[in-house]
Amino acid sequence: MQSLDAFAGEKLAALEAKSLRRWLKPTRRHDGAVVERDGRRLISFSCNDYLGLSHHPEVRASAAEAALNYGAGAAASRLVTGDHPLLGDLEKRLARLKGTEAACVFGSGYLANTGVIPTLVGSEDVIFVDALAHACIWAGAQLSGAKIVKFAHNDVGDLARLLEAERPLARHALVATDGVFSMDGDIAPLDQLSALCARHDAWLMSDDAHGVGVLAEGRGSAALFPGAEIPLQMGTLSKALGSYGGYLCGSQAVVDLLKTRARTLVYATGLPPASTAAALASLDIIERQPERTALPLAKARLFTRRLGLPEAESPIVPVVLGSADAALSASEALENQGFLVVAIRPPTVPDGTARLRVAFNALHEDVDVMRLADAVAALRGASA
Ligand SMILES: Cc1ncc(COP(=O)(O)O)c(C=O)c1O
Repeated sequence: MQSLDAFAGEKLAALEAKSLRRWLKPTRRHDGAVVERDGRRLISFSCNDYLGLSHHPEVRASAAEAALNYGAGAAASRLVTGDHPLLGDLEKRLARLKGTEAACVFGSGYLANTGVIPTLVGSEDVIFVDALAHACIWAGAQLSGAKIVKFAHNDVGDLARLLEAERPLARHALVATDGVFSMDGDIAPLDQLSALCARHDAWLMSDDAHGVGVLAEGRGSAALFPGAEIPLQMGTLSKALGSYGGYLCGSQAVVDLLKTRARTLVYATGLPPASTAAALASLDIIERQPERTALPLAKARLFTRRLGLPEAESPIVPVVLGSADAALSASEALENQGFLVVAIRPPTVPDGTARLRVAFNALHEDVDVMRLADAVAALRGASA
């Protein structure tokens, strides 16, 4: 339709003018570290496959075997016929890893956050969200109809002030944060947040998409704070676990409620057997090889030490460059040297903080990490 295409064209032109248009770039991944784009082989520092498990022979074999034995798709919602027995096995393993009573697997991490939050809070409630929390936490909060209150990033004092003011006006309160922040790589002060939540009868929810598999021998960011009470621990199977899907670990009562009320579980097809089996195989490897889980952070620290940046807290290191143009040209310059480090621009990150987001994984060679650090240092030197 003419008016529709005109609308889309104008929107695209406006984004293009601000260097904010995005393009899909077909990319073939050879393993956790090497990708092929436009016929060029590049060492990728942009994949979230932190342990290289998406290409691990055992993980691939488990996925292939499950697809051959049980089919390529789940065929229906988990509440109809899509609840393959492997899903129950996976939930038990996830709950064991996170030290919770139970777990609920969703079709993706995005679906987990957008299903869990509206199941637990509604229009009489309030949800406090860290300013840099992932987009799907914000989407879940918006879908819930609860009052949304943003608190300054990792600022416990700001949250305390807001809880004082807003908590008494609401029936229930939820505090939602990333455990490891996806674009900054820093870790939420989960111990302090948990203490604050206990004082105000608020429910703490952490999104550990980037912590599971790579922190505390694979148990994730919550395990760095042993005394903290985090009743809602969400995560994804699609990063360090090398598969696809999402989950929420929590009490049996919460999980039972999600399985009967979360719209993204009730009205969506179950996770395919191949993804479920792959995640189970990855969990086996993580349990057997705790030394592997330490490697991504060790590589990130090698990089931050070489560049004189603050010590990495997770496998994600931001190199903030400011404008979208600066981030795009730095990424292009690195690509010409054989490295894939994708530029991250608003609205994924706040205005004026476009950056290179460097993600390290267990398969990176130290020599390549050092070469990348030197290339980034040269770029920063040239732009200073
Ligand atoms: C912090 C965070 N939460 C949730 C998600 C969504 O997870 P998934 O990719 O499994 O949908 C992502 C991934 O992009 C993420 O970075």
